[in-house]
Amino acid sequence: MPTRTGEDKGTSARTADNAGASAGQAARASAHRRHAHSSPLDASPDPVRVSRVSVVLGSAVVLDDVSLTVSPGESVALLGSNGSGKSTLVRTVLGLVPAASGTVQLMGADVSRRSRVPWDRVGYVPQRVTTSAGVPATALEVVGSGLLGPRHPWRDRGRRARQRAMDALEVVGLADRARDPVHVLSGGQAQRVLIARALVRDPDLLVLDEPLAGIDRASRESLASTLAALHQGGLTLVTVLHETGELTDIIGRRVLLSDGRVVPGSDPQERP
Ligand SMILES: Nc1ncnc2c1ncn2[C@@H]1O[C@H](COP(=O)(O)OP(=O)(O)OP(=O)(O)O)[C@@H](O)[C@H]1O
Repeated sequence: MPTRTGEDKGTSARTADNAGASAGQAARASAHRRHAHSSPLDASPDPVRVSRVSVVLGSAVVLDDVSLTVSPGESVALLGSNGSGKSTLVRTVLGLVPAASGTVQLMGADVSRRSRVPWDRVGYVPQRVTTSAGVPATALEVVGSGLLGPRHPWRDRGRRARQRAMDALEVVGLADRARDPVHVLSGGQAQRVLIARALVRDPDLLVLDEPLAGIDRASRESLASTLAALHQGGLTLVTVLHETGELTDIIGRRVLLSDGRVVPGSDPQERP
């Protein structure tokens, strides 16, 4: 992680303010989101429905008969020790890892039928990857890359795409760093850029894999306020964590995994 400079720390303090100030913006974004995505046929399906899923990787059973339902507007933490299967579970939810048995529905669609899933309603912040020094992409470009995709490739080019990327950077308090290359940002700032990238399509569900890992306390607190504002605005959250830490106040439900299974009794809403 890059050494934090005095300037970084100043930015972080401003960012914390920005994150607090973004609550109204997040609420407005959410109202827009609900309006944009609702239709008479939209029965608000559960964002996540995992039913009796097992996953085998190599010769190992990594998930064993796991069920998990996340309702609209919930904030669920997936907890458990190293290797318990948390990342595999979210990757399975997102269709990145195939289930050997059981079913996975994302926003009401069978995730194994990828073209049916409304991907623009789902944001994903993977476990942190370090960008190698010298990557020339700016924060704005990284966030804007969240708009690329096979669907409607013509729709969000040019000025409108830039504006959407800027709006997402503003939500995470980094509009003033938009033109900085990502490799000069601190670890916490880089993490916020990845969150902005996941938010740029204005999703209903945000899946985060250890968003607080490896970043300092000020950045963790700032990230927590950003996520709290978004959650208050109606965003459903599924967050992989080792400890709830700064996110404790926005976690509505904890699900504990151990050896690829949900620990019996750990999830009050467990159902097959
Ligand atoms: N591609 C793979 N092939 C074989 N085994 C794998 C593969 N990916 C993950 N595993 C194994 O699956 C188990 C669960 O891994 P996973 O990354 O889901 O755990 P985790 O709970 O997210 O761990 P951590 O807290 O360390 O990130 C581990 O034992 C891991 O070694």
